[in-house]
Amino acid sequence: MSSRRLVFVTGNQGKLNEVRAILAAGTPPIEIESRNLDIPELQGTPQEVAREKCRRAAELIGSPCITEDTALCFEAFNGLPGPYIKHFLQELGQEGLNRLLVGFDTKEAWALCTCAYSAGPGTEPLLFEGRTDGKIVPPRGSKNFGWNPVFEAEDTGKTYAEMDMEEKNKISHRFRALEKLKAHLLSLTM
Ligand SMILES: O=c1[nH]c(=O)c2ncn([C@@H]3O[C@H](COP(=O)(O)OP(=O)(O)OP(=O)(O)O)[C@@H](O)[C@H]3O)c2[nH]1
Ligand SMILES: [Mg+2]
Repeated sequence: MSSRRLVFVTGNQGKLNEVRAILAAGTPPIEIESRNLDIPELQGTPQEVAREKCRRAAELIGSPCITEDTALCFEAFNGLPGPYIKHFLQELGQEGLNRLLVGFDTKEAWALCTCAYSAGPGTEPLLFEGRTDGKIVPPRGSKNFGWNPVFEAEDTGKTYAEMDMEEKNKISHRFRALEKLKAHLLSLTM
């Protein structure tokens, strides 16, 4: 890693706040410079969506960058809505996500962060995945970020929205993906 700075291309302030906090808290700290671009997203698996988003982002800004794609996957739906959760949430809301699962025995779900790193335009992005298991519940906690209030993380008894950012950042899908990214970046400097 040539410097301890990374460009994160995202249109999502909630993600930016968390990625910044997680990478600033690590050793060595990594500083995030953000580019607010909403990259059009291809359809496909979480990996395909993430890889293509990062490829396009690097081409648009003309330099190395990271992007991340977040999927919320329902066990009852074999992993869907997955990378399409943004549209499901926009159209149905948090209560609607609960209603989708009425009639299904399992409310189990997992949050999946696929962080992608591009070394620059024309290079193949590398993917780093982090997963946190849990279940979909009626909304609890503060309503300031996405589907946080309806995702109860396994073994915590709390929704993401009932945790402060520090607590969430210790167990979140995003933290787990960024740990792998960090290990990769550090290995490049050795
Ligand atoms: O409660 C939440 N806790 C999280 O930890 C979290 N991370 C993402 N999201 C939401 O899930 C969808 C992902 O879509 P997404 O990955 O395409 O993001 P995006 O389009 O908003 O930004 P980006 O693609 O420009 O980076 C969007 O609705 C995000 O708001 C979260 N909600
Ligand atoms: Mg997006």
